[in-house]
Amino acid sequence: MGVVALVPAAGRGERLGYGMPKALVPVGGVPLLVRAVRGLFESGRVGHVVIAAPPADVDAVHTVTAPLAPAFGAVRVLAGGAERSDSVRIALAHALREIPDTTVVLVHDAARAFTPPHVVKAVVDAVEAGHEAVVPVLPVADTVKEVDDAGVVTSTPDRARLRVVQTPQGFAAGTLRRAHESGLHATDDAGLVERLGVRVVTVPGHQDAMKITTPFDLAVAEALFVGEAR
Ligand SMILES: Nc1ccn([C@@H]2O[C@H](COP(=O)(O)OP(=O)(O)OP(=O)(O)O)[C@@H](O)[C@H]2O)c(=O)n1
Ligand SMILES: C[C@](O)(CO)[C@H](O)COP(=O)(O)O
Repeated sequence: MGVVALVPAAGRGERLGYGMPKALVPVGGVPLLVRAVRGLFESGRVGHVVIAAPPADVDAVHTVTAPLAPAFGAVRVLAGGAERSDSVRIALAHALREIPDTTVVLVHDAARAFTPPHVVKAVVDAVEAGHEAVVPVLPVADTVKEVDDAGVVTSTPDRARLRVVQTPQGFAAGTLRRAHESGLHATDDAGLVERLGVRVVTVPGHQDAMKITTPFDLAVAEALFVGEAR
């Protein structure tokens, strides 16, 4: 199987303010990162996971995630970089250098710890069907305004054409390599690929794939998932 998932997990979690790197914050006693990696493997479509971890926590992260790998795969843990994009670039370079036959690469935030495995599978299936770049999306529930530096509204985009973008984002391995070698900047990997002129297609995301960013998000996750009642 040539599917490798890169998991940027090296963020400090400043907006969460929990006093430890966000990836290690427990929900129901299980760290967010462990939940994210478990979901990737449970999709049945991921063989290897490469984690970009907080530099001080590489060994601890390896200890808790290595046992999650299937017999045919493995978890590798590296020190992440200063920005999310640096962490992805470090993990991608490792995957392309060290993991033979990497054909499909997913990039999945540790912070999207509750992403259902069927979303992971849908992204991989779409890349394997021939799409170079695939993102899971949700419709936008609120009206969105564009504003200028003074906070004055300059436009109201047509909501019907807007989508909220989640992870995992899936790519043909060579396409993601070109994107990260381009020197361009974007807030997600698909944004880089788009700037190369590559067509990015969408598949349905899921509300459970929300990014845990603030204390409110964590409270929602605890309410929804502790006890795994759903
Ligand atoms: N230098 C960084 C920054 C972020 N990430 C990862 O990128 C994902 C999305 O980032 P975000 O949710 O913004 O996490 P943080 O950067 O930790 O959040 P904050 O900005 O509040 O510190 C997370 O899984 C985070 O660990 C990373 O690997 N390396
Ligand atoms: C990749 C991402 O999760 C897609 O929505 C998002 O862009 C990450 O943003 P962050 O500001 O680095 O958390």
